[in-house]
Amino acid sequence: MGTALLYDEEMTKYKLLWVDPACKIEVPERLIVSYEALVRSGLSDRCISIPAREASDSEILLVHSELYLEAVKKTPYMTLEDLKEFTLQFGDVYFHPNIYHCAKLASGSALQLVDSVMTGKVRNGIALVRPPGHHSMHGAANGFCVFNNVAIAARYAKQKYGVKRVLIVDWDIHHGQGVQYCFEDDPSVLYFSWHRYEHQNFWPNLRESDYDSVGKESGTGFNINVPWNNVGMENSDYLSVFCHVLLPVAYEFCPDLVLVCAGFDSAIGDPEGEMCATPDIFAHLTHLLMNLAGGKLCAVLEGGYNLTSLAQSVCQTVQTLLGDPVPQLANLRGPCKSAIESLQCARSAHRRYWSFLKHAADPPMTDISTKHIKSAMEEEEKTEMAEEERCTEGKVWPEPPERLCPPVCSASVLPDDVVCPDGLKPLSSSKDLEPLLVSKLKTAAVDGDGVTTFSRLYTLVEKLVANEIRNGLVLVPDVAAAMMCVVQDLTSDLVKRVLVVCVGKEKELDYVTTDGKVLVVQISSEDSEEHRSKYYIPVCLKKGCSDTSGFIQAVLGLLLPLGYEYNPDLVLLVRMPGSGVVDSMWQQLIGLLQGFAKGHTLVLMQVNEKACMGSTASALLGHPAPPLQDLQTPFPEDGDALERLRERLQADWKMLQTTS
Ligand SMILES: CC(O)(O)NCCCCN
Ligand SMILES: [Zn+2]
Repeated sequence: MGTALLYDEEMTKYKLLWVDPACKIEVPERLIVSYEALVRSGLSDRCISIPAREASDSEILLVHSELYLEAVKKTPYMTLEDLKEFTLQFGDVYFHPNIYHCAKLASGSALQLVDSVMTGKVRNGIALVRPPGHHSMHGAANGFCVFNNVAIAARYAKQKYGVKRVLIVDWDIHHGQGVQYCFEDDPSVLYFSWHRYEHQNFWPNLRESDYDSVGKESGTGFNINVPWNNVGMENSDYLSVFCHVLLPVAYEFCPDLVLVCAGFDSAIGDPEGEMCATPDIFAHLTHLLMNLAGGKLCAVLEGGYNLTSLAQSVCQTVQTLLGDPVPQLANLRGPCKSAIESLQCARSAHRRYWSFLKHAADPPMTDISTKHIKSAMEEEEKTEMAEEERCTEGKVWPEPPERLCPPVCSASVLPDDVVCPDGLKPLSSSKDLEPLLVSKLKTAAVDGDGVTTFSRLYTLVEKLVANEIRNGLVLVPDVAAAMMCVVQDLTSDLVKRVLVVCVGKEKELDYVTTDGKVLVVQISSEDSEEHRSKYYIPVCLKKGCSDTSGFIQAVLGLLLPLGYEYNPDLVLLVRMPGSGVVDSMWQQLIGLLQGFAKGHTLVLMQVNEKACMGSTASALLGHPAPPLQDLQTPFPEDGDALERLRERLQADWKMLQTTS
């Protein structure tokens, strides 16, 4: 299934008609440069174009009051003076004779997107709209927003399609207070937002934007705020919050639909955000959400005011929605101190509501939520941090790397008598191995056809590294031997870093590097004290890999942060026989691991597990993994052990930090 793209140039036909410094950045060119970048890059042609439409009164009234709607209805007939007058009652927003029409198109576009996804016409999609929506409230326009496009879409999805749980992820750099107010008492809509806050000193300066606003009444726990109290946040900070706050809760919530308030003012160069995350971060943020809700994801444009980073960020998002490989993120140095404090506060505020956060640490000693700190700190900071260090609009950043789709998506190396699953391309050629290696294999008691398998395995690794193939599946007689072979011999000169993810344990891995060429993360039911080195990380699950709750927690809170920091060139996913891993979990794991090494994942399985080849192939081909149904509360021992493991390893692996 494809990716929907909604865009209508009519939404460029309104602008600020008077002087207002707060609003001058919200210009029609925002939409034009975004759409033109998609056209120029060829991405728009690969999308399914869906027409915009006007939202009806009843749809707008799902969120807004009749009084407000009736008032806005009058604006097309107002004089310039009336428009100015009308605007004065709201904050940081402007009206225009055509903005009511555009606001209906913006909301209607979001609804068209929901229809396309919910009816299965497309898998996911994006609506490029203005005016944005997430600040507008029941009876008021605010922050360039007139109707709350995403809030209306959430209510609409529930009403029309009986959607039970909607996850709204707001990665715009401003707090979407309009969305928060709409759903704070509603347990069927989980709202997550990060936003520039600076201890309530940044617009909209609301006390309720802080991390301790967790929702109310039956919606308690279903509102998650992560305040950024400093500018200059980087890719590490964003990924840490996804891995340690949003994703654990999102997987436990198990949404039927994901809506994204896709604001790109959180990207580097934006005058509002003053952050330093690069546009390719949105490739990863999108990717990390794409295995939720069976891939049903609707992104709706909110903010984004640096026309260069906006256009690049939109392209990165769309390219991931289309299923292209995600770019490698280099030198992630782990979250900064301020981000860790915010992360820790959000986790501790929610640990009583989400079993996946149950073992989160107490909040940091310094209560970071009060204003007075800011003024004191600001004085000291102003002196310390020289002007040019701050991420100002003058900041420059490299163009995002090209994300080339290999000619072959998924290749397979199977014994001759095994039927190749649909979609996989059997690897034909196999180059002869060096005689030295053949003799080595022979000594390893690998029989004749084993050598053939290994030579084809070698060819497969070569093609992965050459980006001729995206990923591959190999069935071998002895998966442990094959793993050793790949790790020791096949990759020595082909790749710099190999991430080995070992699911289940048949025996001790007797091969661990200390030079960092290989990072092994083994998830199994047994603990192993020895080998405790930076590059061999055994994760012990009390009930083993069949415990999906423990497994997904280890993946999100440990494997993902480690993988991002390690930044491998190849991922080797080894399924030990008898691991007991559940199929949906196995597919989720393959899906998530595609975020590393440009998607170069090599799956090694034993021939006697060929029954799971179908689901493995499906995940390798990029089909969304099935949701992890009714996750149990993870075993306390496992949650505890994971926290302890993180604490022990965070000295070596900064991305594991969750406490200051
Ligand atoms: C959509 C949005 O979140 O980017 N609007 C920002 C309004 C800022 C007003 N000072
Ligand atoms: Zn914004």
